[in-house]
Amino acid sequence: MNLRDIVRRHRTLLITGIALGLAGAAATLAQPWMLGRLIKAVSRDEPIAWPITLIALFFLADAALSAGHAYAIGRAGENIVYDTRRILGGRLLRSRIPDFSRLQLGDVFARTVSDTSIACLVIAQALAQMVTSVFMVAGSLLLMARLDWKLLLTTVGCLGAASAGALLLARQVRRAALQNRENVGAFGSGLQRVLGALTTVKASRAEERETGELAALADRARRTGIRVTAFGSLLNPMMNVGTQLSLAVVISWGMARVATGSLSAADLTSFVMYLFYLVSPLVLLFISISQIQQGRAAVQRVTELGAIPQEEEETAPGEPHASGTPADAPAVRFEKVGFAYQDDAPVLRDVSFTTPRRGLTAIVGPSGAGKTTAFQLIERFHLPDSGTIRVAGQDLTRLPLAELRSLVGYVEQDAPLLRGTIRENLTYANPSADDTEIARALRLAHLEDFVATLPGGLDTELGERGAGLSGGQRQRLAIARTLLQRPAVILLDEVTAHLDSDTEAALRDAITEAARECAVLAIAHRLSTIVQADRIIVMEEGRVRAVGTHRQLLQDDEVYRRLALQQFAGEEAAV
Ligand SMILES: Nc1ncnc2c1ncn2[C@@H]1O[C@H](COP(=O)(O)OP(=O)(O)OP(=O)(O)O)[C@@H](O)[C@H]1O
Repeated sequence: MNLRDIVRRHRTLLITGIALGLAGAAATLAQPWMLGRLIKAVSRDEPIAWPITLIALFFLADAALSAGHAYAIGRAGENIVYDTRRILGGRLLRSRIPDFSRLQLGDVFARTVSDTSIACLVIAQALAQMVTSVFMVAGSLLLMARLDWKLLLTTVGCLGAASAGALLLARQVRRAALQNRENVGAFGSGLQRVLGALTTVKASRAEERETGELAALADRARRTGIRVTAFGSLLNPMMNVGTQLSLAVVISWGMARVATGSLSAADLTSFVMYLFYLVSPLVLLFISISQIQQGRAAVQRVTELGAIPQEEEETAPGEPHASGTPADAPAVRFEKVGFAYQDDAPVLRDVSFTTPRRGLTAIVGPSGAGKTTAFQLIERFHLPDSGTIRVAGQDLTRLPLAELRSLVGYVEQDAPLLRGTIRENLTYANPSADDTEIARALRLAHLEDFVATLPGGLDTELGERGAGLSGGQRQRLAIARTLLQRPAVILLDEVTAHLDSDTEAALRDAITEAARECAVLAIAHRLSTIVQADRIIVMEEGRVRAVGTHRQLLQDDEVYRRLALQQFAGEEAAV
């Protein structure tokens, strides 16, 4: 994502705005000149109707052009913010999971929500302001030089010193602004972290502690914010001192020269007016420089976020992709797959297994064995460090992502629901599903009765993160969603964990039915789910230990026997 390209897209509106601003500035600059002419005409007893009409016309043109300038620039700024947010949102959604998971969500929000508007509005407005200010300053200086160059040199001397100081201040403003944006981002991250775990915070009576930590983060943002204001607020007075000094010198020396007759009163009046006209754009120029400095800090943060690597960029380049899926290929095949998160110790080592196109495969193993990681690799949330994974016979690094993810349905361990109605949640992966298909999925997931009790039925709104549903209902809704997708492979990550025995038994039937049509891989801890599997893969410490049926593994595999015995004991105790 390149902000420069985005700005370029809106150049017509920006250039129109700048052109209007420049025309307005020219109309402003003409006014003192015409006023001088008017004074001269009055003193020489010449007709004054024409100069007065021109001054009025310039005045009106100035007002209209300034309004047009502000509107065009403001509109261009909003358009640029819109494009930046749209592109940034898309890039975040298509980012690679390993890169995304390194980000702090609060900081992502700060960058996407507020930095984008600061970056774009400030850059568009301040840049346009800078162009017109430079024009006004240069025009005023030129016209002042024509009126009296000696007075101009005095003015430049006084204002020049003030301007140099203002430039130094602008640099400080930028530094402080960058820190301030970072601190605001850190506060956002902190807030997001505690609000995301609000129930845990309350249950641990940690409100006071967390409030203190949030206050500390907010205080850091406050301190850098004050630094920005402090440096920024010195800008105006510094320029005012320069103006007052030059005004005092110009008026006293100018009046003395008017008295001796070496300068006309009309020229002195015009000169003093230009002096005022010079100072305000000069101040605006420095303000816009400081705003651009602040905006640059925001641009830097937006650009950094926009540079997040994209998933699609990972597909092996130049490899022809065989369309269609070989009819007899296994649903999923791991060939000596090795994987580690970042630079940590390997989580999967030399993992090889095959699952046929139909039937239920259970994956079991102690906590941390790498089961969920294997699923994440099938979805290509991460790429294996070594080995190959094939889905429906095709190497998944060669498959376009959309195709791969339409082949694979994934029900996560703690399946989140989205905002919207039950229907929207159900058809999320297959928006074109019709009512018959929805009814079938609801029946299979044993949600029919539950939906029937809701006043709005399928169109009942769900709260954020599925509020209003129990863990088990959420899980079943996620299963129904996956069934509606009609994938070739269904991955179920401990979906029975939240369910009571009755619902679990019902869901087992749903899984068996789904397994008649496609391959179902289920990470399971409940023996009842495991026993019905056509084959069981036992994982331990990132390796496949054994593969077989329940009976075979009970006989042959020690780890499986231990897991099964523990589970029997647990399930018996629960009865
Ligand atoms: N995003 C991650 N970054 C770094 N390490 C991770 C990440 N996710 C998992 N791990 C590590 O990888 C190892 C395997 O985790 P994984 O979740 O795949 O195991 P699992 O067999 O599914 O465990 P469980 O049954 O408890 O869910 C663990 O040691 C875990 O700490």
